[in-house]
Amino acid sequence: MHKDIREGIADFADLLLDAVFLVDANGCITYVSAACESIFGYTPEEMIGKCMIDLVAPADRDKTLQEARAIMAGSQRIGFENRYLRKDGSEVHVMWSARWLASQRMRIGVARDITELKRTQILQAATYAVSDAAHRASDLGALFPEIHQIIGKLVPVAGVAVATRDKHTEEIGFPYQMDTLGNGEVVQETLASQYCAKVVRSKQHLLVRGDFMSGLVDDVAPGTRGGVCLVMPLIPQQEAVGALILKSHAGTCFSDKDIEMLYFVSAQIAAAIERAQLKAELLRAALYDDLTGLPNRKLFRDRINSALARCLRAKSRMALLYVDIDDFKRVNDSFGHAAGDGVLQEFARRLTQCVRQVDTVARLGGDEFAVLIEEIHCPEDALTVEAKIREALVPFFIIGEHALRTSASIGIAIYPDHGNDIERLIAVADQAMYLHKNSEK
Ligand SMILES: Nc1nc2c(ncn2[C@@H]2O[C@H](COP(=O)(O)OP(=O)(O)OP(=O)(O)O)[C@@H](O)[C@H]2O)c(=O)[nH]1
Repeated sequence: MHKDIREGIADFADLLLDAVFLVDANGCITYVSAACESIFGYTPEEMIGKCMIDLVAPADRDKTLQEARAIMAGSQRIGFENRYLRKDGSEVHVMWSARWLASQRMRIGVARDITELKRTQILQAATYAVSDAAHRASDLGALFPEIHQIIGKLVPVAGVAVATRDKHTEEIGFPYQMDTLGNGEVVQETLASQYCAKVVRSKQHLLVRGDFMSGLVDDVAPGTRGGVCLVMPLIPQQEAVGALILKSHAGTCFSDKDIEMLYFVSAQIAAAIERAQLKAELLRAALYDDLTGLPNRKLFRDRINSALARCLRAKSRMALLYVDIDDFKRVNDSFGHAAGDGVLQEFARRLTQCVRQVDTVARLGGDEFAVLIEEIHCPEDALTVEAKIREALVPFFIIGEHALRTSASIGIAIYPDHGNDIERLIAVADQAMYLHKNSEK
């Protein structure tokens, strides 16, 4: 009986581009048409007698068995999708239409290779996901984990590292590294940066045997038990902004198709990174002083407001110090603007060293600086900081070949002793600073 049906369909089934299968009640393949070779990589002779489920990708086995049971219970199914492992180990996505032939006690199924279609769908989804992540992520730090997730849906990866190139210094940095176990170290940075620099220059990917952690790397084609590292260039338009390092699982490698797909997605990722970098730069320019790197007046006011809210809640004290360099104009006039810039930078550095990391030092403009000290116990604590600042200014400022002396006028306002709101506190600190300056003149 079985033989009859096989003979009946063989005449035309071998002409079909889809593969026709007959599978018995035990799940064994009893017949398959010629197209199986192009879809699964096995000849019909190699497939017949095999258990169908053994060829299914492990992750899809449960749902496939469930589907087979439904068919054998009499339902006719069209459009079931699962993945198989081809003879060469690669994955093939298959769409099925199948029914149970009760009289023959066999399933008849028609398998269509939808790998390319799936790839297009996956690429489309990844492209959308990257652009969505780029819009949602508040900064680069939030963008990188999302990129990791998106890549993980495209290709199996054991770890991801993002390398970015500094436009000015050409240095390679690693703002993101994460493996599947949650370890934040995927590559040894010194070693990996050499490969990334190569990829940034050539704009071509590199497939490296071994991993960047152990240092055992080899620029040879893959195929080792230890897995490989794929270094992809991140090119938004012309210049590479960095590189993406993808670590494969042990014993696996990335296929040419994977790499082709990753080139496409990497370009989208690169554009998202470039956009986030630009956003960060704009934000930085809006909130920080270019010369000293300190928060500017706008950010300082914001910090005061946040600190006031905290003080109100905790019923604590804080101090505002206005600090203005004395006779700064003379530095510019006598030694030039560049020397003046040098003094401002050194002044900022010394001020910053006088306070804790949680405190804020800002440049309000010109030679005017300000310090915000939170959680002081008594007004005298602010005087201690003032004394510290004066002491820090005692050593000569060595600017180029010049050794300069610098002093400053400092005004203090304490919350809540001198006022409850930002305007009042600023006014008190400013007036106190000018009082001090005038008394020195
Ligand atoms: N080099 C340099 N100079 C600056 C910068 N911003 C402002 N200045 C100069 O800083 C000087 C500030 O002068 P003044 O406000 O008179 O202050 P001063 O000379 O310290 O006088 P007093 O405050 O009364 O002690 C001006 O000469 C500005 O041109 C800057 O970014 N770099």
